[in-house]
Amino acid sequence: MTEQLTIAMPKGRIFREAANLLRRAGYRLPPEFEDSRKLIIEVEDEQFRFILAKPMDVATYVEHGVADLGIAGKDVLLEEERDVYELLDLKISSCYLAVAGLPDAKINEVAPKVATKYPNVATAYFREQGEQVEIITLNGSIELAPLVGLADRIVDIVSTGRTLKENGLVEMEHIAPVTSRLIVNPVSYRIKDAGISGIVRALTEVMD
Ligand SMILES: Nc1ncnc2c1ncn2[C@@H]1O[C@H](COP(=O)(O)OP(=O)(O)OP(=O)(O)O)[C@@H](O)[C@H]1O
Ligand SMILES: O=P(O)(O)OC[C@H]1O[C@H](OP(=O)(O)OP(=O)(O)O)[C@H](O)[C@@H]1O
Repeated sequence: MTEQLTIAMPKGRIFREAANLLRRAGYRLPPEFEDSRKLIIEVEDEQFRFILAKPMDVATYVEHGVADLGIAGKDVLLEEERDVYELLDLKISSCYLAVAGLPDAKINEVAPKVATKYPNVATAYFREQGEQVEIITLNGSIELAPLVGLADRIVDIVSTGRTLKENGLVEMEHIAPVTSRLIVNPVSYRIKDAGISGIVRALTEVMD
């Protein structure tokens, strides 16, 4: 009998897509899986259980080994550089990281202010570009910052482009593509090899 695996799932927008993918891969998740308020969900007759975390925290649970596997956005993995392995690009929750701002923003400001939920990604990006900026870290609604004069530019996720458009902002530079990834704790990867390989195989077979 293989050991039980703990999988950290991101609550919020990725959750439904990830749950659909697992169902298509043949896992019998309970019908109330998506609507529960429980944070630990045991799945009957399966050798695994789920813990539900904020998307930004999934890699933390996996790095510390309290979850063997997790599903995390590439944006989070770029931002946090956790000690985890990326096993699969699940190709869900597809979007990208970009620089945006007001169309008439002056491009020659000295040390322009950049608002973002991704301070490490933004710092590395502007350093690479040889541009000095001041980073202002926010937790959400990043597009608000240039509208009220808190920042000159933003670094944020773009998917459909609707949030930028409805707020009169334009995309200026593309930073990196983002999809959700299956991540694993390095120790679990060695000692729970059979169970983990089974999940990777099942997911690979049904991925688009
Ligand atoms: N507009 C988007 N379209 C597709 N994927 C997105 C989008 N925004 C974010 N993502 C992906 O989904 C992950 C989770 O998004 P987010 O941090 O907004 O969490 P949420 O729980 O859905 O929302 P919130 O915490 O703001 O209520 C991100 O790390 C990113 O990989
Ligand atoms: O290009 P779009 O399809 O409009 O999607 C992009 C928006 O989606 C995310 O925000 P979210 O809905 O998670 O809200 P938040 O800004 O409060 O995190 C992201 O931060 C953008 O604001």
